[in-house]
Amino acid sequence: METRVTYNVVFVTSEAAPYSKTGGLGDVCGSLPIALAARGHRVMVVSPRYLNGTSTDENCAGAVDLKCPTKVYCFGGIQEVGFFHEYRKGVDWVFVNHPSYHRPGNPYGDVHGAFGDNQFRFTLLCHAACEAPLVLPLGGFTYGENCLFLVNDWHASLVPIILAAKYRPYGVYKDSRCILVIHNLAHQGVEAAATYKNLGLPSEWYGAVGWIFPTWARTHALDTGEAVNLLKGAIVTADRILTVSQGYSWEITTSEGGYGLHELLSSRKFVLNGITNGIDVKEWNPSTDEHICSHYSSTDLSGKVLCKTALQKELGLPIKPDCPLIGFIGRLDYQKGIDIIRSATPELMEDDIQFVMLGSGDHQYENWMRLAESTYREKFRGWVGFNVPISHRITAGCDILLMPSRFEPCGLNQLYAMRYGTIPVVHATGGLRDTVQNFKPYAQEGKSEGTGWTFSPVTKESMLSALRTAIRTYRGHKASWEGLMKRGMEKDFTWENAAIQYEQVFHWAFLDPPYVK
Ligand SMILES: Nc1ncnc2c1ncn2[C@@H]1O[C@H](COP(=O)(O)OP(=O)(O)O[C@H]2O[C@H](CO)[C@@H](O)[C@H](O)[C@H]2O)[C@@H](O)[C@H]1O
Repeated sequence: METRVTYNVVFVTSEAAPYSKTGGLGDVCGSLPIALAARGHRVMVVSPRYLNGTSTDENCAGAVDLKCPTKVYCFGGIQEVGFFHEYRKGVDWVFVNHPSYHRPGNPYGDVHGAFGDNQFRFTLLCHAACEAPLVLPLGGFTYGENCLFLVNDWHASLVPIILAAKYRPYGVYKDSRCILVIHNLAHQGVEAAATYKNLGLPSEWYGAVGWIFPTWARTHALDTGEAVNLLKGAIVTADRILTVSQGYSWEITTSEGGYGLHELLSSRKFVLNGITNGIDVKEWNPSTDEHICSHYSSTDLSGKVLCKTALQKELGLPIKPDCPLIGFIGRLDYQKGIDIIRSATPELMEDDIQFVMLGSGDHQYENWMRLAESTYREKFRGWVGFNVPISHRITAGCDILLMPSRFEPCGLNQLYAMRYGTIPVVHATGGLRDTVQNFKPYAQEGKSEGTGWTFSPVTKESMLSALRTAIRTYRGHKASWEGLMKRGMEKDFTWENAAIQYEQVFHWAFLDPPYVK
C-alpha cells in the first residue's frame, strides 16, 4: 500500500470561487484546495469575507461565525478581526471578517477604480491568516504551527515576512514553510516607502520589502524611486516559489517577463518551479454542463452545433450553423491583448465570420465593444460584464477561442475551450504555449497532430494570419477539424494531476530548513 506524507496546508488568497472571483486566481484557489484535501491533506483557505450588497453575498451565506475575535497589530494600532467558517468538500473555508471588506464593488475596487485602502485590507488578511492556524479550533482542533502556507500573489505576500519577523523570533512557526504562488507578476502591491510603518513589521525588516525603482521608472526629478513592494518581499523570504506554468516560471527570470523582479527571481531559480493549473472538470464538462442547452462529448459531437445556434439566437446574431464563430472571454486588460483585437476587427469583419466577446475591465475597451456591436450588427457581439453562465455558453457555442495575451502565466480559458471542442488560437507565451500544441496536418505518417494554433509575435498581422488558417481549416477540412476537437477534449487537465505535482514541491520545501530562520 502506498504511504504518503500529508500536510496541514493553509492557502492565503484574495479570491476563492465560488465565494469570490474576478478571474483565474479565484478558480485556482477554489479548486486546488479541494484536490489536495481529496488526497488526504488537511486544507484551510483563508480569504476575506467580502459583502457588497448584491446577490453574490449569498455565496458566503453558509459560513458561520466562529466567535473567535482576534486582535492583530498593524496600521498604527490594534485591529480586531473575526473569522467565519464553512467546511465544504473536505476543505476548511475561513473568511476574515472586517468592516473594510463590506462595501459595493469587487474585491479590489468599484466603478471609480481601485480602493484607496487596499494595502490596509490585504495587510489585515495576512496578519489574520498567520493567526488562523494557531487560534481556530476547526473540527475541534487547530492546524497548529507546523503547517505549510501557500500564499498567492501580492495580496498574501506579507505572510512569509510576518512569519519570519514576528513569530519565529518567539519560537512559533519554526517548522512551518511558506510557498509563494505567482499568478500574475504584473501586480506587486507597490506603495510609497512611507507606508512601511503601516505593515505591522519591526523596523529592521524594511529591507525585505524595500524597493528602489530604476531612474527611468521614476516620475519626476525629486522622485527617489523608493517604495515598498510586497511581492518582492515574498520573493526574498518564501521557502519556495511556484508559478502556474513552467513556461512562465522561466519567462519571469528574463528582463522581458520579469517586471523588474527578474534578477531577484533568477537568484532564487533553484527553488522556482512551474506547475500548470488544472481545471474543475465537473463544472466544465460539456456532457453535463447545466448552463448549455445541449450536451456532447468527444464520442458524440452532435450537440455542439446546437449550442452554437442557441448562442447565435440568444445574442441575436443570424443563425448560421456553418459560419465560423470566434469567441473571446476575459478581463479587458492590457495583458489580454484587447488592443490587438480592436485593431484587427475591421479586417476580420470583412470575412464571413461571427465574433463574440465577453469581458469587463478597462472602460475604453468596454466602450469599444459596445461601438463595434453597433457597427457590425450582423457579425459582432460585445457582452460587457461578468457572467459565468454566458462564459460557459460562449465556450461551448464557439468554434474558435481567441487569446492574444501579451503574457499569460497559465490561462484557463484555453483549457476550458479545449475541453469543449473549441479550438484555441493563442499567442505563444507562458502557459498558452505550454498547453496548446500547434496544429500540424501531416505530422506522422499523414496523421495530424496538435490542439490549436499558436502565433508569434503578438501583432495584428500574425494573429490574423493564424485566425485565417484556422478559419480555412474549419471550412475546408472537416476531418482535420474534428481531429483537433477530439484531441483537445481528451486531454487530462484535472486538478488531481496538478495536486500530485504540488505534493512534490511540498516535499522539497520540508527537505530544506526554513529559508529565513
Ligand atoms: N467577463 C467574464 N465573465 C465570466 N467569466 C469571466 C469573465 N472574465 C473572466 N472570466 C473568467 O475568469 C477566469 C480567467 O482566468 P485566466 O486564468 O484566463 O485569467 P486571469 O488573468 O484572470 O488569471 C491569472 O491567474 C490565473 C490563475 O493562475 C492564470 O491562469 C492566468 O494566466 C493569470 O493571468 C476564467 O475562469 C474566465 O472564464
